[in-house]
Amino acid sequence: MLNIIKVNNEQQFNETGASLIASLLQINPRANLGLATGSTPVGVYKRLIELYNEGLVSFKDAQSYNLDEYIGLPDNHPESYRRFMNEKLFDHIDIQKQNTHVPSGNAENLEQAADDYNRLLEDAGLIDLQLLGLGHNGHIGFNEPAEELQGPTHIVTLDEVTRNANARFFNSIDEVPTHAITMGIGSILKAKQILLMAKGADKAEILATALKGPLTTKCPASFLQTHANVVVLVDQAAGRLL
Ligand SMILES: O=P(O)(O)OC[C@H]1O[C@](O)(CO)[C@@H](O)[C@@H]1O
Repeated sequence: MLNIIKVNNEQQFNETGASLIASLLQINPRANLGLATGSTPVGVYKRLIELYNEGLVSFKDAQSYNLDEYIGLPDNHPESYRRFMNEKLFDHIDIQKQNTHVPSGNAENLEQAADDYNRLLEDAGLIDLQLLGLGHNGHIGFNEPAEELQGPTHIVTLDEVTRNANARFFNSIDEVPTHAITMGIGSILKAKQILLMAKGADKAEILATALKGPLTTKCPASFLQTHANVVVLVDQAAGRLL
């Protein structure tokens, strides 16, 4: 079931996303959080840090599991998702660093790293709340449109649409990694609740395709329609066609 929340401005967007996460932690301080990168959740993380500083939320007993990571970027590379998470959230709250998990994108044996991440997820039990951004091609995590989708964590070749969209964060397109490691669609859909976030007019069409179109591997986000509890947080521009 999809519950659509359409907000009027950036502040409401961030407040709504942060409140959902904070109220989960207030009820279940040991929650398993599934976290996402990309520009969309940055303001939500900022607001969460404020709530933490105001003493309204604590992460000290929580666990976090990130969706994905580029292959071949060292952990301290400015664009690695491990560094992104440290800088945008983890360094500013009381989460225990050993409880923060990001797939390893520079392991010697990447297949093994994917299997290890799967085992970690299985041992963790279910993710209580999985945050998701939405790629312009309908990707969630780095599950790109394809003939077939994979259930568990795996290695993917990035779509040119994705590399071009993310080139803005690198000096040139040549520096954008060609591969990534990502939680699969199966792992994502196992979460108890999913928070899909999208902002801006450029996400309107793909969002409507994902949520109202047919289920298809050509739009991985379309499988969210099969989940029992998805909150879709959008601004007016992204939600225009819903
Ligand atoms: O939030 P943004 O920057 O629009 O990105 C959307 C999606 O694309 C990615 O940045 C990867 O291309 C994901 O991490 C994110 O979910």
